[in-house]
Amino acid sequence: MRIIEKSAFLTDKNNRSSAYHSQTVRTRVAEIISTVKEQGDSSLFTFTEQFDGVKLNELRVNEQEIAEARDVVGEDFIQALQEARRNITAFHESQKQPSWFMGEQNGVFLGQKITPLDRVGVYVPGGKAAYPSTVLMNVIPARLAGVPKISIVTPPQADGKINPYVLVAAYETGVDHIYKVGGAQAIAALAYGTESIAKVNKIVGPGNTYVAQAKKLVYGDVSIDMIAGPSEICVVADETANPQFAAADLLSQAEHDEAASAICITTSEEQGLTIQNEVNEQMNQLDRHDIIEKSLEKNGRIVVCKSLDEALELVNTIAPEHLQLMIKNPYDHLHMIRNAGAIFLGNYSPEALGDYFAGPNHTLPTNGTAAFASPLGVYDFVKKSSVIHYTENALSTASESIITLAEAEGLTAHANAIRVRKA
Ligand SMILES: NC(=O)c1ccc[n+]([C@@H]2O[C@H](COP(=O)([O-])OP(=O)(O)OC[C@H]3O[C@@H](n4cnc5c(N)ncnc54)[C@H](O)[C@@H]3O)[C@@H](O)[C@H]2O)c1
Ligand SMILES: N[C@H](CO)Cc1c[nH]c[nH+]1
Ligand SMILES: [Zn+2]
Repeated sequence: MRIIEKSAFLTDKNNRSSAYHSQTVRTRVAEIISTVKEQGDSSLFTFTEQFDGVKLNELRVNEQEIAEARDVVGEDFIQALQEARRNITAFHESQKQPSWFMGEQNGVFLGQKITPLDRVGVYVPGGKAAYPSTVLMNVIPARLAGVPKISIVTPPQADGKINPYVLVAAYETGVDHIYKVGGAQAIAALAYGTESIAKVNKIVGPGNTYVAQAKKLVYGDVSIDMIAGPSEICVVADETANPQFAAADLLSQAEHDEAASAICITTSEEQGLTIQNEVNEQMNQLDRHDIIEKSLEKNGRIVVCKSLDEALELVNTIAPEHLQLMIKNPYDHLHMIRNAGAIFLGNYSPEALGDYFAGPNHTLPTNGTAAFASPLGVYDFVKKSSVIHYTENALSTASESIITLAEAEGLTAHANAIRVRKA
């Protein structure tokens, strides 16, 4: 993990996951999408064999497989899952928005009706790791919003089965259908439908570069939540940060993917060097050492800034998925953060706590999109309709103004629709 100055960081073109912008990935993903559109299920079998190395006869997971999975996962897992589920549910309950209606005034009645989406597809990543936590984070808010039909797509393991922990999380949250397909082909299947997979109104959930790119390309034909791609962490560490903790947190995100990014911003070069040593020491003891090494080489940086103000401004420029403020009095500086998916405060709020357990969603905007996007929430699974009611008298009072506006636009049929109602 290299130590560099802020100016060097800002001019380094490789400091972001460049795969997002790769024309090769975009072209490949566009080809996959149009093949699935044309050939349906048969192309899903072919792509699954090609990318996941698995020959399948059936895409849908059956009840027998779910029952087997329940026998494999231990009781400890079920209990931890249920504890996390309670926290995630409690947090997301607060996001529910009811329909609202303004009181009647002079014969005018207005409101906003909230309706859950009919059908949602959740992408659960499964290439380099399996994510039962992602099942919870995506399905719980959808259920709280009242979505009646929820399907999951996720790549199969080498044995052709779905990871048992993912299956149990899907069962526990009441998912309707689970399909063994991942990558861009799974996104295309949810967007356009195939013989086995029903088209959905919205696709949510994180994934690798192929998944993120596919979501971008199908957007418009179907809704999407956001671009939640390879994981990112940004740790701001002053001299009060525990360097062992900071290093562990940086490594925790680097282990997701070679395209993940881990950036430490510090106001003290000495602290930066200590964290760098910690990263190197801890890295060697971790299972996913190979992935971590590649991701840190590509997107791992320790950036030295002259002041905390400068460090926090750099955070806003990066707009990271996860931000950890390991600084003295973090609450005093919270107002300076404009762009970050989730903000963790102090030495004892590691990002891994948010990944699994605290309650806020872990599906978060990546690759700078935290500058305009928000965490996944209940609000992503509903749509709003405006409700308008005028009495005859109320319309009559407003009619001259409406006719004037319609005629100014040259739309005489609009003006006429008001005039015919005039007493
Ligand atoms: N932002 C979030 O909220 C969040 C949460 C969890 C995970 N993540 C991220 O999700 C990602 C998961 O990635 P993953 O790879 O483990 O699983 P994945 O399921 O996203 O991707 C695996 C699929 O990618 C496709 N693929 C792989 N190589 C391909 C190629 N050369 N051409 C075409 N398709 C190809 C295959 O179809 C495979 O099934 C990681 O980057 C992780 O950081 C993000
Ligand atoms: N850190 C990931 C989001 O970028 C979410 C996750 C799930 N499991 C572990 N981590
Ligand atoms: Zn994580």
